[in-house]
Amino acid sequence: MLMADDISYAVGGTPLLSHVSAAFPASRVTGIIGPNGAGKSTLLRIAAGLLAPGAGQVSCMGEGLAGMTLARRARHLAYMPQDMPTLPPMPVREVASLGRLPYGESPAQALHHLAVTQALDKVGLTGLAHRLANQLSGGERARLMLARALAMQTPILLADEPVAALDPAHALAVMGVFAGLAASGRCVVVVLHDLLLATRFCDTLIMMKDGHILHQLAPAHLTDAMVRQTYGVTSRRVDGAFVPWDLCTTDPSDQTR
Ligand SMILES: Nc1ncnc2c1ncn2[C@@H]1O[C@H](COP(=O)(O)OP(=O)(O)OP(=O)(O)O)[C@@H](O)[C@H]1O
Repeated sequence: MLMADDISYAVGGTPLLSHVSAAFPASRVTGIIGPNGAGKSTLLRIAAGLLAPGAGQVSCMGEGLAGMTLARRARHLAYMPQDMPTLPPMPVREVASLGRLPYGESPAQALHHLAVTQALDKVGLTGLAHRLANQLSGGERARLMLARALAMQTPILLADEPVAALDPAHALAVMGVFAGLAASGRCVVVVLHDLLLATRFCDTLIMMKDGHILHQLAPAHLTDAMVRQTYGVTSRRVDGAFVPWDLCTTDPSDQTR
């Protein structure tokens, strides 16, 4: 669905990504994981067409992303940024309805579109639809940005740390939404720091470090050695999901360390 082919990207002579190739298929949730500064957001922004790679190319459903008009790109691909923009004093529903504008809908049409209702429902914001967006809490704002992206109903959704500000219940719900989108044939790519959610909900993991991809694999094939190599922490598999074990125990004699 979305392919990054031999991407390199540098700023001021400093390479941020070096020869990165990745395939993001339909019907899958692909998780991009790795330590701070690994290049995850840079890769996602290049995959979204927001940054032009220094070398390599991105193709979107068989078409070069660089050659697509902005409007066409916006009908194929939705992007949720890591940094929350300052939201205007506009009702929540109106902000979410901005996701419909790539379809050429007038703001009034967009506001009443079913996709907006469904998107707000998916992120649990139906009850806050008439509140002003600038009054929302951090987690609520993150869910609104996700609702705006969901309202676009694109075949591809790219989300940069969408659950970082969410409480456990909403994080679980949002990961469930991603799984549902993939089950309906969509391509979902999500940057995550939560190893537990990544290994539980993603179909494929891309592990990055220092601007390189170290591993691309199914969570079932992730090993403690890979986690240690990538993050420098000990981990443990619990019911199929990986938990950074150094966060769970202070006992230096713990046999699992
Ligand atoms: N415009 C820029 N100029 C200089 N360095 C940059 C620029 N943008 C990103 N970087 C650096 O590139 C590296 C990768 O950044 P990126 O945001 O892709 O990391 P990340 O893996 O998403 O990290 P995090 O988990 O902290 O969000 C970082 O070391 C960052 O400081």
